[in-house]
Amino acid sequence: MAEKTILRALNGEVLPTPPIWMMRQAGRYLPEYRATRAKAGDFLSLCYNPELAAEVTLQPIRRYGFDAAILFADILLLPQALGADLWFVTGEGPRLSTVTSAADFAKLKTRDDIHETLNPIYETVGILNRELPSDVTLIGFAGAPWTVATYMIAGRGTPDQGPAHALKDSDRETFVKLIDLLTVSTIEYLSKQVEAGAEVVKLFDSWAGSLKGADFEDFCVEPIRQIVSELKARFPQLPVIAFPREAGDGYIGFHEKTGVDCVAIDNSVSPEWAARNVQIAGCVQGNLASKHMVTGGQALIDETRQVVEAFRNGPHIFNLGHGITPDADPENVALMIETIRGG
Ligand SMILES: Cc1c2[nH]c(c1CCC(=O)O)Cc1[nH]c(c(CCC(=O)O)c1C)Cc1[nH]c(c(CCC(=O)O)c1C)Cc1[nH]c(c(C)c1CCC(=O)O)C2
Repeated sequence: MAEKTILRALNGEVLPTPPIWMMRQAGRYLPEYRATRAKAGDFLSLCYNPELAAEVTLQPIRRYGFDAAILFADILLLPQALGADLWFVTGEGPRLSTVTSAADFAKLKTRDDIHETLNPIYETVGILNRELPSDVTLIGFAGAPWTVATYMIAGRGTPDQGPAHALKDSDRETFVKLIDLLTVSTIEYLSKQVEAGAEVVKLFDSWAGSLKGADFEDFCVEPIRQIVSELKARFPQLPVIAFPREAGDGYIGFHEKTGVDCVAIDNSVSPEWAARNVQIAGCVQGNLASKHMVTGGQALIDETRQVVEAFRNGPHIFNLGHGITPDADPENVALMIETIRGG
């Protein structure tokens, strides 16, 4: 039987106190993270340095006693392993070489080539598997195909994912080939993480909200369904979390359609709505607004209690609605945890 609280919640158990972790819990709001990143040189060097990547993964566990640790890496390492150039511009975000034609697509590598680049990531998982406290669950992750494709097509983050929608409409064949390549590569990438010791995997579809109607079914739901189905064929006990951010009504039925064990909820919907419409089908994760980690005070306490209360009759993992931001105050994280566990 699963003993760790996160695994129990993922298994459908309703716990008196929800287990807790935070998206981007290893990040720039922590002085110890900034010090380790400086030691590594830059963000990507940190991702590819197994000792230091494991160290930053462990930092928030030591400081706060979270119930889960998430592997320190990035969703854009997979495109890099497929042959895209990747770099980060300080203060702006990621940049990649673009895929906007059949000729660009033809230059990408195959699913069998990715491990050469990604081996250090599996090594990080192995270190964490040995070093994490026995009650802490290790979560591996990847981006979902649509979200990763939006970065590969545009070469950067975009407010409306315009370039990806444009390719989908103008050269559907190339677009679909890219989604398919990402789907099969993600299965291999996550399988290696599981073999190295990840106990749960999470798929981040951060830009799911811009897919409407049939596009949502074809390019958010269907690739995630395929990934989950193949992972569960290989690892029948593996719990999977998906985060179709800002899916709105698309959250309804997401467990059943994709086969995931847990749906992570952003804060564009209320926890009461998510309890009524999504948690009825299985475990949910979320969804305190991350701004409270910046602003703190009574509003943080009140809203934390509201999230716990709304989800208390079903399986729930407490998390933010999106990643914690660099301007967050580490004291507010402690206050959130104390509010959940202490009273
Ligand atoms: C879209 C996306 C990316 N990466 C990720 C997503 C999906 C989740 C989401 O919507 O936030 C996922 C991600 N990125 C990172 C993790 C590690 C695990 C964690 O602590 O959650 C995870 C799970 C580390 C990171 N990834 C990044 C940082 C900051 C880099 C730094 O230290 O300078 C971290 C800690 C950089 C990154 N990486 C990415 C962007 C757009 C940026 C720049 C924006 C920013 O600076 O926050 C791509």
